[in-house]
Amino acid sequence: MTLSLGCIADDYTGASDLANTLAKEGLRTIQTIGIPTDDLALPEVDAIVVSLKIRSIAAPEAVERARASDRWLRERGADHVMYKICSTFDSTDKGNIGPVLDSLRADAGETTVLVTPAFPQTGRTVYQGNLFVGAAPLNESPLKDHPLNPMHDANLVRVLARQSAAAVGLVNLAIVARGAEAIVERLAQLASDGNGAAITDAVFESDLEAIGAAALRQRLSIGASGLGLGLARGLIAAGTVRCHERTAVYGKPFAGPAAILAGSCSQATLEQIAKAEQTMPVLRLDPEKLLNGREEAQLALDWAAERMARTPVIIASSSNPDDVSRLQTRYGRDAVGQVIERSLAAIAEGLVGRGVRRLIVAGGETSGAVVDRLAIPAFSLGQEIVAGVPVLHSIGGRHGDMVLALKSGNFGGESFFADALAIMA
Ligand SMILES: Nc1ncnc2c1ncn2[C@@H]1O[C@H](COP(=O)(O)OP(=O)(O)O)[C@@H](O)[C@H]1O
Ligand SMILES: O=C(O)[C@@H](O)C(=O)COP(=O)(O)O
Repeated sequence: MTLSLGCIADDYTGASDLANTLAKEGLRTIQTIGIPTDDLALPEVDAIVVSLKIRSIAAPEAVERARASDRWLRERGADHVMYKICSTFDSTDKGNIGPVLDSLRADAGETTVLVTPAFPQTGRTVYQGNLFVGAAPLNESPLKDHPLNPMHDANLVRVLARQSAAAVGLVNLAIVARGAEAIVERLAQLASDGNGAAITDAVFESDLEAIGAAALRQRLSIGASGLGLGLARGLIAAGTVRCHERTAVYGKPFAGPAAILAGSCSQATLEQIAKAEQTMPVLRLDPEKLLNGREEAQLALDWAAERMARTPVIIASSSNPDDVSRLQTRYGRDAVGQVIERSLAAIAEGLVGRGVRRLIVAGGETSGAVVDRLAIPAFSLGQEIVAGVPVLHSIGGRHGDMVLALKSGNFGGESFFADALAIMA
């Protein structure tokens, strides 16, 4: 297989979001969980998105894993590799986007890497280097309260400069609006001024097309799904890839119980759980009990087992920002996150052991923990549920055929869970 585009995603929901965008734009795409083993049979594809769970880990390990994925993709023919980060630039000042950028840039022999988290379909736009979530600057959006990566600065030139060893410049909207050549020229100028990265403004899809065409002149780019859209359209426009209809991956309906697990504390997920509570049973886990023993997870499984033959069930650890911060002050942020992720992963395994084959997971880190526990090696892309969230069909793995939806915490409208279940039926 010769890849036209290689992608590395820093979390699993982000990977499925990007894979969905590429498939929607006509690229035959699969999502792998880490670097696949040689014995995994993969279909002929144009793009592979390697999913890593490195968004919130220390930089040296994130760098090592991203570089290994980059080597693997390039060995399979990918001339251009996109590193997928969150459209809300989730990272801390100690975060690893900068170090990963520095090392992938050196490996690719590039001077100035184009970076844009813009994803207008979900309201993420970048203007003068400032990231907006809908109408709010990033630091005034719900992302200011994220349990792992609270974002307190909307100016991405500053945010990235704090993380990267190299200087960071800006390709502003006025330049982007002039098209791909103008972007390429600006990148060359930023390179000669010694910049290692360039935050690039984008507000509309036409901006992303110009950005994609410019980015393809280089071997590496960094961004969210909007950049994926630009790259995909650029590859098709250049005739490198033929546009394919997204193929239906399964014909038979998926019978059997369905379950939803939520570890996201994002505002959209909290609203989705509240809405779903009107029509299906919801078990709200006590995070404190999860931290103090394994009984809460077992009780959750018993609770689900009593109901799931009749109805989909939701099991959620999600809490509001005040409760999250109280718990973190008492037990430590990383410990809380990891214990809850492990508990939800154990519950997922128990549910699948009891026959669940349709599973929705809300939260990026949570999805990573769940998919790792279920040891699913790869996914093909099914129908889009909402912008950024596709139905995923398992490829390989010990549980047989499954359909999953890995929902980024902040994606989807109020009725997301009911909508997803209807599509996954
Ligand atoms: N009640 C809670 N209190 C504190 N942290 C929580 C709680 N419930 C879940 N978490 C943790 O918060 C983090 C949520 O991150 P994630 O799953 O990536 O969601 P999102 O997609 O919204 O970012 C996870 O590490 C999860 O374990
Ligand atoms: O780019 C995005 O916003 C998403 O693809 C994504 O990465 C979301 O991350 P989580 O909110 O942690 O799921």
